[in-house]
Amino acid sequence: MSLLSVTDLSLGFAGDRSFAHVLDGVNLSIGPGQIMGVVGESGCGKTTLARAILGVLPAHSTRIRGGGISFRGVDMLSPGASADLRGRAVTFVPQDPFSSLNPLFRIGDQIMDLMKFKSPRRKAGPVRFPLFAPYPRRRRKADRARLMEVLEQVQLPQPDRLLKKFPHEVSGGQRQRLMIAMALLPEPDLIIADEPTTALDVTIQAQILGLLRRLANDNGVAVMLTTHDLGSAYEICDAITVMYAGQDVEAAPIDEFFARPAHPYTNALLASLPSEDGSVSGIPGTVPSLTDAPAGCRFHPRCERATAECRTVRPGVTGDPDRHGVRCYHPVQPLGAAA
Ligand SMILES: Nc1ncnc2c1ncn2[C@@H]1O[C@H](COP(=O)(O)OP(=O)(O)OP(=O)(O)O)[C@@H](O)[C@H]1O
Repeated sequence: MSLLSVTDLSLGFAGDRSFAHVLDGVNLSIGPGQIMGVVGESGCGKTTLARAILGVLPAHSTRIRGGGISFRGVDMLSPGASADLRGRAVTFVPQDPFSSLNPLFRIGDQIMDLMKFKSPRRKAGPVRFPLFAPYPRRRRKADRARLMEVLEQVQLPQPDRLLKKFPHEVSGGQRQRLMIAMALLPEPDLIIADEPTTALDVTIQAQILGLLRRLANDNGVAVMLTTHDLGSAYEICDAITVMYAGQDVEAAPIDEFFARPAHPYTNALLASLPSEDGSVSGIPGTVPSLTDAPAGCRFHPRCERATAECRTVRPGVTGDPDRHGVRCYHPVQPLGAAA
């Protein structure tokens, strides 16, 4: 059974004179405890998808055109229904940890402020006057004790000293470990990690990815990891969904994905990984503008296998969507009957 189901989600952003149709019929399913990699080039809509699930898209410009997001059976596009889940059952690890911490306050104070409202020991429900809400002493003590445990879990040394520091006094890797700790503290079922290692150097990237994998296993929490790097996804994910220009094109468990990549875009992406002799080859053509996206399969202008139908109607899912699904009329390898 799915923990999170994104079904045929289409949405975009209205500008002064144009409309960016960013997500076009996106499907994604994440099971309890599963690590799902959402992989795609810059601008393909990974962050937009993450923000849609978290319910933090800009209200004034976002237009939902169809589809839905269901988390534990709750409609996440309905602000009333999903408010209690955000930041508690679903939490977030950002791309840039520095911009998520206030430079003027000590780290410990910021985390305890978060715990005041997001602690799993706090009763769910709206707070009328958050500034004046009390933080009962017993709960505060329990939350602080749990914070110390979690800081140990994310391998941050001397947590007492660390909590007294300001954000600029700790390294980028330590800040990202803090972000992961903050995402774990509410005891969520799903963590959305949006390119969590982009701002870090390569050795620290590997440590952070390894940490996420271990914590997901130990805590039984599912992770949606957005990344442009298939290598990172390979390191820690159970399954991968590939996106291209706002469309999901292929999804499969990790072994199946690398053994039988079926969509021409996935194959092009794999072929563009650096080879053993160090050579790299790109994908010919450019990613389309989402204000004027091509009809049908959005990859067709760059696809050698494209035919007339690819240019008009987006293909449905071929194969078993629970095992290995591909949205292509001419997959590189056949996957069985259309769903
Ligand atoms: N609030 C917004 N208003 C208008 N356009 C937006 C908005 N947010 C995102 N976009 C556009 O949506 C497209 C997808 O952006 P998004 O950040 O989701 O991609 P991404 O795959 O996460 O890219 P990256 O890996 O570079 O973060 C881009 O063309 C971006 O300019």
